[in-house]
Amino acid sequence: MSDVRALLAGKRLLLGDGPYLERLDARHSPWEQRLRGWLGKLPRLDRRKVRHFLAATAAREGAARALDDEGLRAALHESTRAMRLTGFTDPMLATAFALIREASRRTLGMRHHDVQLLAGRTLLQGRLAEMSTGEGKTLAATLAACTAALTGAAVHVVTVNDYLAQRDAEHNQKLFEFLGLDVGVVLQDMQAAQRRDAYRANITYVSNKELTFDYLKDCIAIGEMSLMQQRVRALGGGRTSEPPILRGLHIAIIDEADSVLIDEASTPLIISETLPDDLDPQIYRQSIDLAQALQPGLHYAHGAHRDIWLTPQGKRHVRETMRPLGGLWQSTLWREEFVQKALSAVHGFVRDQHYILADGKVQIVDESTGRVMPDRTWERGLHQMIECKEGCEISGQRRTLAQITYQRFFGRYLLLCGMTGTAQEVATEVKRAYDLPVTRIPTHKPSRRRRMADQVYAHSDRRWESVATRAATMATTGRSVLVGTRSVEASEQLSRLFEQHGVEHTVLNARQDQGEADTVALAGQPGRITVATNMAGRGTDIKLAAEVEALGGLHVILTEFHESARVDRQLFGRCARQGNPGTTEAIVCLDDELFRRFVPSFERRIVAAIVRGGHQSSRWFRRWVTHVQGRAERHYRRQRIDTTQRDSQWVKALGFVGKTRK
Ligand SMILES: Nc1ncnc2c1ncn2[C@@H]1O[C@H](COP(=O)(O)OP(=O)(O)OP(=O)(O)O)[C@@H](O)[C@H]1O
Repeated sequence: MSDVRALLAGKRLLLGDGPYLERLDARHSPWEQRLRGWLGKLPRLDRRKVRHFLAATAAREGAARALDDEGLRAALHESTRAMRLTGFTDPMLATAFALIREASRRTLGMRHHDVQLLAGRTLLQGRLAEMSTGEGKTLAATLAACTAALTGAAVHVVTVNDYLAQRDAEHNQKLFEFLGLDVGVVLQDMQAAQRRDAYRANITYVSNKELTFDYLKDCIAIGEMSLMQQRVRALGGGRTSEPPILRGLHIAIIDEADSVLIDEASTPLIISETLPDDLDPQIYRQSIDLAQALQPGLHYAHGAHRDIWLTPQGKRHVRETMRPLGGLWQSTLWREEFVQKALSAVHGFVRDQHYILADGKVQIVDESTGRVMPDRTWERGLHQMIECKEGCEISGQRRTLAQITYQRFFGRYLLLCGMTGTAQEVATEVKRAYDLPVTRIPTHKPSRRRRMADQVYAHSDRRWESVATRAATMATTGRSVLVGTRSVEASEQLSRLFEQHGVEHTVLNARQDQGEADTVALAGQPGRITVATNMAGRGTDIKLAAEVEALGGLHVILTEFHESARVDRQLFGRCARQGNPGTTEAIVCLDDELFRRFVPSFERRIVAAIVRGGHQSSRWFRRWVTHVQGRAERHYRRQRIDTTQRDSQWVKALGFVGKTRK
């Protein structure tokens, strides 16, 4: 116990200059110099606080080392118990973090870097920590998760997919167990009882979609209880029905926060039930047949953003062709709605890009994560139209039971915080929508990532040839190569090209996702080529073989720019992590979706004239791409504002008809 007091007495150091501060002033190491530069950008008060916080943590580490395992646990429990009264103050956090750092060293063999301490502190201040890719957010999150869980809060560590949820929970499990904390993981195919168990744990790893749907399911279940049952439950009496799946929304630590809070926030999450489809299936067939026969420009036009509309001539043609069929075809409203949906299904949604066919069903592929979303469907008949186009069995129409936006859902946590490698472009929006200020954390070591000149081609075929040659050349030097593609189709097209050239490689996409962990584990081996969709674009940690590191590390090839430069940076961030070497390059083509959708044709023609067949890009091209990506980001920002407005109207409308908010 006296050791515990000694630890807590370390507070004294906050007032004076500890040995760490002296070292800081002496400008010993490059990290300390960088920290100075970073501190220089903070307001004077924050600067002093951060220095004192790091100094205090360092000062308490010696005492933590001297404790045996039991003593370490006792000290941590004592300090977190005190936090229930004081909150997450710096002196308390310094003590807790010193102890968790030591526990991590003993159990995981990893001692939190100072930058990770700063990230942990930032999280518990209810902010978003921007830590560069590969800086160790998984480990940094343990500081905040353990501290908060030991104060009794239910901690949800939210990641973008099941693979990362499971991987991160396993990565940190020994540390949690050592500290007496249990950890749960929620995965897509789990039943309600298993989910309930996972949420009952002190710390739960879960993907954003699973978490939000579980919350909606609870809302529906509670909404369906009678008033009497709700009162009995509120009084803690009798078991009237199954308990809720979640045990509360206390603290959410969101990993890849820009993806969850921004990219995925453009569509609300909806729980729906399938209704028997009373629409004659013939109508889908007739609509698709007609849509395939209509002529672009004459009968319909499409805008840059998958929006398709009938021209006046098209409407006339549809009326003349379909009206004689009778039934719903006689109504102008229905007629145009069917044909418009069918046009979207035929021309706006592409197989192996927006969806895949699996088990005879249309399964949506989430473009930002590259993963299949098996239970999701498009709304208002579009899904059925696509099923009809693909010759699949037509599923029933769906009726919305509950819906929520991420803006509304995450706003309900008592403490919301997050981490990502790419937040700067969306900092204002994250602050406005979630009240989350962004704090940039410096890197532990200087980055050794080198970007090579971009290559741009006028035609797609030449781009793929160039990508294949480049990847093969790099692999023959003994380095490992990661090629990022935007769609399943593109990854398979490149794979066929490699096969033609007899180049060994591995593919990771929504169709070939078995053994994801093994593919990732081998991706850093000498001469290895991995072709992956965005499944490997975020969060994936490729461990390098020593030979590969010596030869220059992983080489990442981006084959198509994304609408958001953040997503490109995430892919590039798969290499040169934790101070390792690594190179990146972009080999793209002017036919790519970003350019097709966000560059007017006259502008594209000018760029094509400069690029001619192929072009080793110079600075103007990168600036131009940044400009186009800015346009795309603005477009999606407007879409998100729209979603939020529609959602608040929906909530108001529910109030009007007398329903409670879900
Ligand atoms: N303190 C540490 N000491 C040693 N290794 C560490 C430390 N922190 C993290 N690492 C290692 O660094 C690598 C990258 O960590 P991690 O995947 O958590 O990075 P990240 O910041 O989440 O990256 P991304 O932005 O790509 O998700 C991992 O292999 C991890 O084990």
